[in-house]
Amino acid sequence: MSELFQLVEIDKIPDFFEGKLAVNLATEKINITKAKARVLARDIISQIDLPPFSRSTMDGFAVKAIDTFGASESMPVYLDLVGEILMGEEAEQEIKAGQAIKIATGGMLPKGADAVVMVEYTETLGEDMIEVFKSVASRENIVVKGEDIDQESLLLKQGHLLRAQDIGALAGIGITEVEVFVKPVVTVFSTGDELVAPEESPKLGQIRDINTYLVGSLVEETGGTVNYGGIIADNKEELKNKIGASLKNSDLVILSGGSSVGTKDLTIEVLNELGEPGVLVHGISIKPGKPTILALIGDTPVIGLPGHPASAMTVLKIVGTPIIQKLAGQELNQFQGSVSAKLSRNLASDKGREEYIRVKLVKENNQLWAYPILGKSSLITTMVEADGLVKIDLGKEGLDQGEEVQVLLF
Ligand SMILES: Nc1nc2c(c(=O)[nH]1)N[C@H]1C(S)=C(S)[C@@H](COP(=O)(O)OP(=O)(O)OC[C@H]3O[C@@H](n4cnc5c(N)ncnc54)[C@H](O)[C@@H]3O)O[C@H]1N2
Ligand code: MOO
Repeated sequence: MSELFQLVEIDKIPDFFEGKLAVNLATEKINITKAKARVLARDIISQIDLPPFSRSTMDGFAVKAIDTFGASESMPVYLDLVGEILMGEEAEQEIKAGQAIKIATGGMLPKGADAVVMVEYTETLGEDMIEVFKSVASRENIVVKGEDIDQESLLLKQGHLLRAQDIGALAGIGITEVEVFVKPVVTVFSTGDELVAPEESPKLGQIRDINTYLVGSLVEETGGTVNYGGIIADNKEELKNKIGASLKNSDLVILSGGSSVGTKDLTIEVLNELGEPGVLVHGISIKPGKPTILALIGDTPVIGLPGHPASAMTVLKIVGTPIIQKLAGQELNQFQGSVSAKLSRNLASDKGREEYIRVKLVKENNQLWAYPILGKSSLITTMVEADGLVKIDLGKEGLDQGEEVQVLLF
């Protein structure tokens, strides 16, 4: 029996789009409170040193480290206590040889001091003397001016997806507004005569549209703005008109259903008629998700996902994510969430396809186990139960029970 599709390997997919996508890198300025998961449009170079002054990282006494050398429980060093630095105040008093100044965590280090002795290793003798029981090295228990972020240094690069810690760092150097790329607009359609909107009551033979909402939510999560296009019947004119109209205001169009072989599967025909170069890929070597379509109409990419919900989600996650990230201006090598776990059972695999197994993660005696969920890809609950996907590489016959696997988290 002949293969129905000419399968393309996942690794080859970027080549089809290389240099051909219209990446609209318009920018907008937004407050950092709205910047989580947005993509930086400019490098961020710090205009200041952080911290702007050297500070203590411990409660204790600012000292010259050299004065404490040799100090021990049995042979303490005695230093003159000459003052106290108040939090949030400038340290005006300079420290001289043989002196110490009381300081709290975060307090400004006085001139002349190069270390802090923790209070635990001291004893106060009256008002103006301390005993030090442990020596400190220069720079111990302090952060020096600019140690966190140097003035003129590059903090974050253009294309960086902003995370909580990045936004905190921006605040730390006084940046409250950032220029980010405008999110790409992704139009999402579901196709099929059997589909009805979720608020409708389906007749026998009909089912509610799952993919519009599954795909739309995943697109949002990946950094796109969703334009909900609704359901398209398996009707050539309607397909052509709706997809055609959406191309004008979309950076990417995602369809689901109508990608497999069948009398009603008109998507290929329509995509080829809508413009050059048309369908680039029909069938990829992935399981689930083989009957995926990738097309380019002018410079707008179109992804035709398989109709089965678990397949649609798997393909969008694996193949769609890098396309959306590219359109969003995001650098592509930023770490994606995954954890390692041990596989709970043997898994056989189709050698000819890269396979993605849905797994549930369970912690047993401090060991994380990945339990495969082996339902059909038409069952949305196989995804609901799953925490992520385990990949079985192309050409591999399977994985063994107890094998360490990486779980790509949802
Ligand atoms: N003879 C063959 N039949 C099929 C093959 C094949 O290679 N040879 N591939 C199978 C695989 S794998 C999949 S996946 C599906 C893909 O089918 P399509 O992408 O053409 O999608 P449809 O036929 O329209 O639908 C498949 C299935 O999914 C349901 N569906 C579709 N859209 C939605 C939606 N928005 N929400 C919920 N469910 C949806 C649809 O009702 C069908 O049950 O083809 C296999 N067949
Ligand atoms: O490969 Mo199809 O995409 O689920 O079962």
